[in-house]
This record gives sequence, structure tokens and C-alpha cells, in this order.
Amino acid sequence: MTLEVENLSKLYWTPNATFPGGGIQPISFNLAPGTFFTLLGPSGCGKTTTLRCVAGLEIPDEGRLTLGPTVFFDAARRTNVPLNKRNIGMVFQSYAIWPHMSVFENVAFPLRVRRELKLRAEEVREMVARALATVGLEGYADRSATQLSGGQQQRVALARAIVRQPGLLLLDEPLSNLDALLRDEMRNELKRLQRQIGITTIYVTHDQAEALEMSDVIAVINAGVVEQMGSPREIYDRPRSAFVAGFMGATNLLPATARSAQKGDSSGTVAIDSGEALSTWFPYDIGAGSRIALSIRPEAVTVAPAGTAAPQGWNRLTGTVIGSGFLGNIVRYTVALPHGRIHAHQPPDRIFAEGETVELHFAPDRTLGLSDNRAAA
Ligand SMILES: Nc1ncnc2c1ncn2[C@@H]1O[C@H](COP(=O)(O)OP(=O)(O)OP(=O)(O)O)[C@@H](O)[C@H]1O
Repeated sequence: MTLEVENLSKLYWTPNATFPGGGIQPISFNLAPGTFFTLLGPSGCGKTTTLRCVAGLEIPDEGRLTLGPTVFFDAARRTNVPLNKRNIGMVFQSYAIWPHMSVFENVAFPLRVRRELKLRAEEVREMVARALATVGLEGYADRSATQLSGGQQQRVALARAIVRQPGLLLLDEPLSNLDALLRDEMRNELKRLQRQIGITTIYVTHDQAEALEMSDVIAVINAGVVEQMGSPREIYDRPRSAFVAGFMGATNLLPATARSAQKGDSSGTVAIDSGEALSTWFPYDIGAGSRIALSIRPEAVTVAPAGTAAPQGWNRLTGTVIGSGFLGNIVRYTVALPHGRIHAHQPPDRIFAEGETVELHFAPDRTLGLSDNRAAA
């Protein structure tokens, strides 16, 4: 179903505080049926608050929330459909399955608590069987929940969330309790299931790789404010700010000041704080005099022996290798510049020694001039 969230906000006030102590500033988004939408940001940025507002676990201060034809919440009209009437499936990190119940009883629970559904035993059996089949757990119904692996328990939680065929699925860091290998596997599995069921989903995570791999749309949240919303590609390739660039994977951020205003989608030249001028691409407008950070991904930097000519039009800096780490498919170098340092990922075919003077070459269109909001973050 389509989910429409309009200017939803929830701010927490600590006693005697003159400013909010957390929560989420007005957030709006529209999700087409079947969209996998991720709220991504550091701990405490307001992801869970947003999810709890959508679920009905929290009453927002303002805004409107509609799923399909049903208005769940409208502050202006004082509409607030209670949690159990929203038909939303949820898997929360802490919302574990019940160990004293069988797999069947765990999955049947949401059907049993809603007596008004007046389901016959046979219907319950059928619905549970369908949900278990969807998550690949046919034949597990009679097992005790404690006899399952972590990944299987997670699937039971998912089966329980979808058994009532909800119009919306909310997932709050559902994989964070699993070990790294299983987590990777479940990531794919979860995405595949979500596609198969075609259910509109909101996923909360602080893990950027998870967000990039699974989402159709990502909202990056910083201190209660949505900094950017877009496809994984947009967010990675065209981050709106230094915060987003830094949060979406490793990047080098070189501080600089914009001497003149820059139009978005244009190129220009910027002097970094150490004085060198670098050709830069500005994805968005930048005001004259504003602090900017040049974001250069480590994989965009070529390390070359001193004296090597850079490709035509490319940026060039000279530095000294102060660290290197062999990671199998790449070598990660740290190169000291007169002011600051740069990380570069290189194929392991040529090794530079620590102390060696090298050149760093990188293309202007991979040198992004972004507003530097890190101090505020
Ligand atoms: N009930 C509450 N009362 C007061 N402050 C709260 C309450 N719930 C959350 N907060 C504050 O609101 C902010 C956002 O919390 P939220 O749980 O939404 O963050 P999050 O992004 O989900 O973080 P995490 O990844 O750590 O769960 C935090 O600063 C938190 O301390």
C-alpha cells in the first residue's frame, strides 16, 4: 500500500529545557506500494522515534499519516488510530520471539490476540502455514522456538509480522543481534522476501552497507533532521553535505572555503586550506564564503610514484606514505599532505613503502564540493 507521511514530528523535552532533547523534526515522504525505505543515521538521530510514530507506539506532535485509504494519524483533526487497528507488521531488535512457545504459536499469536477477527482454527492454521512457507520454514511449526538458530528465529519473527498480511512492514535493526556472516545472508534473504511479498517496508539501521544494498530509497537523518532522501546511488554519488558523504562509506574530506557562490551541477576551482587549488564538481548550490569540504572517495584516488604526470585535467597533490594495509583485493594507503592526510584504495599490484613520496591523482568530477556541516553534527 501507499504510505504518505506529511510533516510528522515528535520532539522530546527534558524537564526545564528550552530546546528539544531529541526526537524527529518534521519529516515527509511518500512511499509507492512495495517500496523498501530505509531510515539511516547514527545512534540517537531519531530513526526509532519516526518508526514508533508510524507504528502508533508514540503520538506525534504534528503531522499526518495515511496508509492506503486509511488516515492513521492527523494532528489537525485529532485522528489517531490505535496501534492494534493499524494492521502493521513489525520486527524490532528487542521484539524477540517467545521461547516458551512453539513456532506455530509464535506466528499464530497476532491472529489469536485479535479476537474480533473471529478466525476459525483451520483458518489460523492455513495463515500460519502460508507465512511459514513464505519465510522458508515449512515443517518447523511444532518445533520449540529455542531449538532454532538465530537466523531461523529471525524468520519466525518475520513470519509473525506478515501473518496478518499487513499493509506495511516496519523493521527496526532486525539483523543487529546476528553474527556478521548470518547478517549478510539474512540481508539478501530479507530483501528477497520483501520483493516477493511486495510489501511497503520501512527499515531502520545505522549500517550504511545494509542501507545501500537493500533499499529503494534512503533517508539519511542527522540529529533529528533529514539531511537527504534519495536512491542509494544518489546518496552515495551525490551526497548533499559532508555529513552524508562521511556517513555513506569512507571518504576524504578536505576543508576549504568557497570564495564565490557556486551553482549546483557545475564545476569550479577551490583552494583547500593548505593553499592548493583543486578542480571541483559542485552537485548543489554553495553560497559565497561558506565553509565547504571536498569529498574524495578513497577508491577515486590513484597513488603514483613521484614525478608521474597526472591524466589531463586531473587534480594532483604530493604527499608521503605514512601507512598501508593489505586487505587482499586492495591496499589501503594513508598519505600525509602538508595539511591533513588522504586515504587511497589501490589494487595490490604495486606496493608503495612507508616514507615514500608519492603523487595523488583524482578526477575533478570525483572531487565534490559540499557544504561542511560536520561541526553542527
Ligand atoms: N521517550 C523519550 N523521552 C525522551 N527522549 C527520548 C525518548 N525517546 C527517544 N528520546 C531521545 O530522542 C533521540 C532520538 O532517539 P531514537 O531512539 O529515535 O534514535 P535512533 O536514531 O533510533 O537511535 P538508536 O540507533 O540508538 O536506536 C535520542 O536523543 C533519544 O535520547
